[in-house]
Amino acid sequence: MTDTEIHKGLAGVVVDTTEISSVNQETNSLLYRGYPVQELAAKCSFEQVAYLIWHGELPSDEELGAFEAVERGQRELRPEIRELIEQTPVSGHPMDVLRTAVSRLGSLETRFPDDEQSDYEKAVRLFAQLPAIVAYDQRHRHGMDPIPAREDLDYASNFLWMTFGELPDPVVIDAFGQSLVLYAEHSFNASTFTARVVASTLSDLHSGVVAAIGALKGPLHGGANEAVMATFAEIGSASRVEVWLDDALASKKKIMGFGHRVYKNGDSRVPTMKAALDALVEHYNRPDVLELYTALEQAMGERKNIKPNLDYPSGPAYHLMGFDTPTFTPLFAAARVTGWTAHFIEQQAHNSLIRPLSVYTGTPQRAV
Ligand SMILES: CC(=O)SCCNC(=O)CCNC(=O)[C@H](O)C(C)(C)COP(=O)(O)OP(=O)(O)OC[C@H]1O[C@@H](n2cnc3c(N)ncnc32)[C@H](O)[C@@H]1OP(=O)(O)O
Ligand SMILES: O=C([O-])CC(=O)C(=O)O
Repeated sequence: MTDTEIHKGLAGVVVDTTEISSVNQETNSLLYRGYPVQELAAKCSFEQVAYLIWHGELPSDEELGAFEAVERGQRELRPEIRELIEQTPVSGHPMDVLRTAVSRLGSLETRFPDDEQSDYEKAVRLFAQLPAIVAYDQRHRHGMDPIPAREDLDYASNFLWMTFGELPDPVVIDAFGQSLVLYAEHSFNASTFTARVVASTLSDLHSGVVAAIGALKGPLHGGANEAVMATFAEIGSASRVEVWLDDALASKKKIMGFGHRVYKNGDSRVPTMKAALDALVEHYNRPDVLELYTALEQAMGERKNIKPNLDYPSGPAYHLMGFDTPTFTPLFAAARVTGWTAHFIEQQAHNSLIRPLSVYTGTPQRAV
């Protein structure tokens, strides 16, 4: 059957089933393997959630211990990757560094056996190594040496340790851990769908992740958390919000961190991330950040009735934690590698080549 109705951007099109997560716009909910994401963020470590996303169940204490041992044992930055970061001009975007590093890591893996177990092991290796890449890349851009990973720390604490060389207050570690849980998985979003397209050709897992990183980089998707901070910097202070916004909307600009393809009444993850941002604002005593945040949210509501998405609170939260703005989207990628790889494996387990149709609107047939 040929359906000639065009679904631009695949909006509203259901292309497959998934057991990994469900995004429900009617109930404004997000479930990972059946668990509400808000509960997972409040009660579980990122490692527990990563395990859940891959295996379908939360780990027992024993399973978690074994999983953590494997992850902690593979955190160290490989010399090839360290060199790659050092050779990249500091003017390069960290998402380019990450994409190239994952591609290089893929070339260091053996292709066979090319089965589900080996893909899972590769996914865990990526999960373990992405923080070292992201952390060292930020340090390198600021002329600093890498900091070795610490096996005695959990994932979130070690990530912060490798980036800053010190452990922040538990409020900060908790906010960071929650952001990772919230970013980990979101069904058939653009980058995950990209990974599934790559999987559907029976390509390898690293190729899927490289492609997904490319899709995430754009400001309509993951790049928005970085763009939110650029917007805040451009606006400057809460008192300038209305003038800035009217001007931006008059020139038909998209306001970064607002709107969503699925959620039209607000992103299910925002209240949890906003609470984490509130805690950071108090911890760092930065009411100015909250004032600007609130003023822009309110003005967008009044003028367009469009609500914030997860990138809106996470941008300023990462800023307050001390990450530089170009590092924000790589942080998203480090969390989402769990979802991408789970979807890659699911796609190949029930595969059908993803290949939609198009309607040709070019020059009609003619002779050469
Ligand atoms: C974690 C994530 O990846 S969440 C997404 C992060 N991305 C962003 O924050 C970028 C800014 N937001 C956007 O560009 C959009 O809201 C998207 C791409 C996320 C979703 O887009 P779509 O589902 O295609 O919505 P669509 O573009 O059809 O928007 C409907 C209307 O709202 C407007 N609109 C939607 N988002 C915004 C926005 N952020 N700023 C201004 N106007 C907006 C559109 O211009 C459109 O108006 P129109 O009907 O007058 O043309
Ligand atoms: O689902 C989407 O379209 C984008 C998003 O929020 C995500 O990937 O987290």
